[in-house]
Amino acid sequence: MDYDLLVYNIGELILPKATLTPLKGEEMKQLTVKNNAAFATKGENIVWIGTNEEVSHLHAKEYLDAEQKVVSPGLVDPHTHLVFGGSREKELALKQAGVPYLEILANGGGILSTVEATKQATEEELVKKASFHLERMISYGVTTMEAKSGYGLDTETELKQLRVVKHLNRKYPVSIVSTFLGPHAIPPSQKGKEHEFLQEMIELLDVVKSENLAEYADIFCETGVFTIEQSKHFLLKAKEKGFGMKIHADEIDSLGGTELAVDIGAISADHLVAASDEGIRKLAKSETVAVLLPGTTFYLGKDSYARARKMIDEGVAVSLATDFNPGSCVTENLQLIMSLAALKLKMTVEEIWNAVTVNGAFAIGQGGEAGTLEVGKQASFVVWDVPNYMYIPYHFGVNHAKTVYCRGKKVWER
Ligand SMILES: O=C(O)CC1=NCN=C1
Ligand SMILES: [Zn+2]
Repeated sequence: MDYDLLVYNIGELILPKATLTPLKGEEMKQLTVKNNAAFATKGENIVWIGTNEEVSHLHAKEYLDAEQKVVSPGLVDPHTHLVFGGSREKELALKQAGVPYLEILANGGGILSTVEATKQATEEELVKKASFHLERMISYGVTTMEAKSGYGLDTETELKQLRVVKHLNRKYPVSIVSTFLGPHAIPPSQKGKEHEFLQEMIELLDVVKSENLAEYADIFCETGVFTIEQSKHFLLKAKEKGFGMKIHADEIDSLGGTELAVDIGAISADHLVAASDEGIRKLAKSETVAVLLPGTTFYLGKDSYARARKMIDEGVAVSLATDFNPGSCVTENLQLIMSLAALKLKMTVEEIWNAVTVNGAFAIGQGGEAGTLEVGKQASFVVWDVPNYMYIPYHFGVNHAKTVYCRGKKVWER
């Protein structure tokens, strides 16, 4: 057979387990690392995986010498707020002065200031800005991700954001899973009328569905934002309308969003810094993926991180994401999150690789599609300029990617 691309002379090929369900607990420690490997692609897919010794008799249109470097599946970032207007650097001084995140929000800043900037921006301006951040994510090795709305809090602007995600999906070969996060905050004009606002967001789900603008619905379940009861009501309505469910849960206060996520069958529960022992126990018995966001904890200057070690040791499926957004975690660098996962969450390197590939894919309904390198699956991979698979979490804050391919096509090269 004539291949399209033959990648050879791979020092270490990282092969997360081919699985139909997220890796949970002890399974997260399993990671196959194949030395002196090679693989071949045809069209968008991988068609052969073998050893370097086997390549001499193989023919391809294009050859890529990995120069004994590390190759992994394309990374998966399952939690981003990619589409937004403006920026919030002016709030840095407030953060430095110790003003809590929720207080900035309560005073009309935070999410609400991004809402104003997003309302002012045209769809074209949002596409341009999101493209800039998306191209940076791709340069860091991300080939599958999620992007939320949530900076409109009104019909017109929420739809504008989701249409931007749809545009980006057409413009770039990477896969962007879209999430409607209409109930991200309460508009000042609706203070005291949360129920009416939530009803408006529930009705907006019908338009989102009719335009096929999002696969998931999400809500910020937090003190001063939406309660457990409101979150359950919104998410079950979304489920009725055919959306998958996600929830910003137990980010700052322990309201029990983790338990709610499991009870209603959400595909993921995100943040979980303040998840209770009961919430962790429930997660371990469920298929709900814990999406941990250590970059946000770092950026908010918090001391206590999500209890990843306890979660994994009790059997939870854990993934990692940037939570890229203009206020609580302003970085597109998933590799930095890998370092924080090692240093602050005490996750092993093998667990971290599984968390940013196969488990990240399951957190956004892409399990079995993305996050692994298998014959018959998409040829989305990264060549890393590092000596071994342990190196990325060890050397933080930089970009280790050398070449990024998405579905058999080169999308970025240093
Ligand atoms: O602050 C933001 O813009 C993003 C965020 N939503 C919930 N937590 C953080
Ligand atoms: Zn978020």
